Amino acid sequence: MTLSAERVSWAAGGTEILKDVSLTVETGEFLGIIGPNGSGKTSLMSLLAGIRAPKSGSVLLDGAPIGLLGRRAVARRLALVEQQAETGERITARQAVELGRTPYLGALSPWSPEDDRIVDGALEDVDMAYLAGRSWHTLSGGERQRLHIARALAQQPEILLLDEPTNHLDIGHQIGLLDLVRQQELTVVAALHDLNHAALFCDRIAVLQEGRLAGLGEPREVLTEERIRTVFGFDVEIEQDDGGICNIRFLTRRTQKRAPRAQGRRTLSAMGA
Ligand SMILES: Nc1ncnc2c1ncn2[C@@H]1O[C@H](COP(=O)(O)OP(=O)(O)OP(=O)(O)O)[C@@H](O)[C@H]1O
Repeated sequence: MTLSAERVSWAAGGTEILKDVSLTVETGEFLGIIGPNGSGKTSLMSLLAGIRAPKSGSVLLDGAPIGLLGRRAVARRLALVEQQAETGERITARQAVELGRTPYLGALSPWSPEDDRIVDGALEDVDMAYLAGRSWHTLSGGERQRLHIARALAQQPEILLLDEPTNHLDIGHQIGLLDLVRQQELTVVAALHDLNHAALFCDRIAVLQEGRLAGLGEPREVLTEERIRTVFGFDVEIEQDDGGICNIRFLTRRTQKRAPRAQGRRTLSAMGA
């Protein structure tokens, strides 16, 4: 199943937010979307999920314009976990995950033991089975975030769209969650802030800068010192390990004291910080 954006633009409040963005998500790949705050990552995710319509261009799910497919048909193929997703407060953790089964339920297909099995599995996957009976409003931000992922897994999509999926999680759960998602036989698009996570987990990375695509390719092609300086305004050193995985080291006043080769580059102090 392929998902593609073809020359999409999107505007809000009289400003063009996304400009002529084209990309195709290949079946089974993990595509990362990176870019500074306000560069358009969330906007692009919502267009790819079909919850916003482009001003021009088109988003195609298996070749068909996503806006012409019914919500239920889209939800069986594609799940979105939004950055600030909320769920009604008077439900338990398990009930929040059960919502993922909604696209499959109907008068002729009521809740079944198979739905229970899928929900139990999703709770186990995100390490939340032990809190299944807890009220939603008593859960921490990280626990809620893991449940949102579980809800999306329970939806059994072929494509998973994750908008900053790790932003509330401790480091163990950040790596655990990206590892878990990577292990699923799913096509994944994830907006990520941590460039080292992008380097470690993504097959390809798309870089957004002021609403335009400023790079698309494998991590080692895209994550260059020059591009990170241009897009994020920050100096880094990049080393590749034996497996070709980039390790990005941020150059701050503190690291510069320890690394003479970085002297003379633009630093936090030169940026006015
Ligand atoms: N409905 C809207 N009306 C006006 N401006 C909007 C609207 N939605 C988004 N924007 C603006 O579009 C730009 C891109 O927003 P978007 O949320 O897509 O960026 P982002 O890359 O996800 O940012 P962040 O890393 O901060 O989450 C921002 O400047 C934002 O203020």
